[in-house]
Amino acid sequence: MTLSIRPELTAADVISSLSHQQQPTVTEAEMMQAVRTLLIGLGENPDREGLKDTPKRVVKALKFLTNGYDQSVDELLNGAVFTEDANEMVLVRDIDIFSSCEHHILPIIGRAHVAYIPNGKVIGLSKIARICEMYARRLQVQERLTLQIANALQGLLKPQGVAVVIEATHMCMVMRGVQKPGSWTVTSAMRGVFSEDARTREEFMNLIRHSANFK
Ligand SMILES: Nc1nc2c(ncn2[C@@H]2O[C@H](COP(=O)(O)OP(=O)(O)OP(=O)(O)O)[C@@H](O)[C@H]2O)c(=O)[nH]1
Ligand SMILES: [Zn+2]
Repeated sequence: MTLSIRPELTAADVISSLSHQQQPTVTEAEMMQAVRTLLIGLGENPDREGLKDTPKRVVKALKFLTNGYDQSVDELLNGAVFTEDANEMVLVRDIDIFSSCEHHILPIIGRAHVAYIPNGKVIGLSKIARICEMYARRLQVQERLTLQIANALQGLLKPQGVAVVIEATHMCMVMRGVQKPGSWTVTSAMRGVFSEDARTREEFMNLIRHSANFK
């Protein structure tokens, strides 16, 4: 791809117009140096024993928490879409979500509930959790995370419908800022019959509320 850089644009404009894959590379050493600078800015001595490896650890941790950028749906799916004559709701509930908010790079912790009604194709159940994981391991807002999961399933399976609900608490609202420890946010994305038919949506909502009998 050729990138034409217009002189009136700042470097930040250019960088924000690039997708993640197209961004200029930054070395790990530069990332570690940035963490070291942060520590100094916080009034710490980055050379004291407890902190001397912290830049390395922070970079490693942040890379892990955002490793969803390096994955694609095709890759994680590994072909696990099967032709099946099923047309009743499939729901995977209580999928743990550990994401990071893009505003503060602080944790978003919660659970996702994902349902679909097949239309000739089913997906390996673990792949639903893997799709959630892939999008969660990026810098996110909860709304976009919810939509991305719904859109991925819609695109892959062309099902009769998809429903995604995420319930999560944001550490940027709990530990800092407005400091509301009890607050949690619910987001949903409904596609196809879940959006068009109130009874189907209600069945889904009831199923994500009841407790499992085997627990
Ligand atoms: N819509 C949405 N907002 C989020 C999410 N994660 C964090 N936020 C919010 O993003 C907003 C950022 O607001 P700003 O005023 O720019 O930042 P701030 O000064 O740190 O805001 P406060 O948290 O109110 O102190 C805050 O209201 C956060 O609660 C998310 O997943 N979705
Ligand atoms: Zn935040």
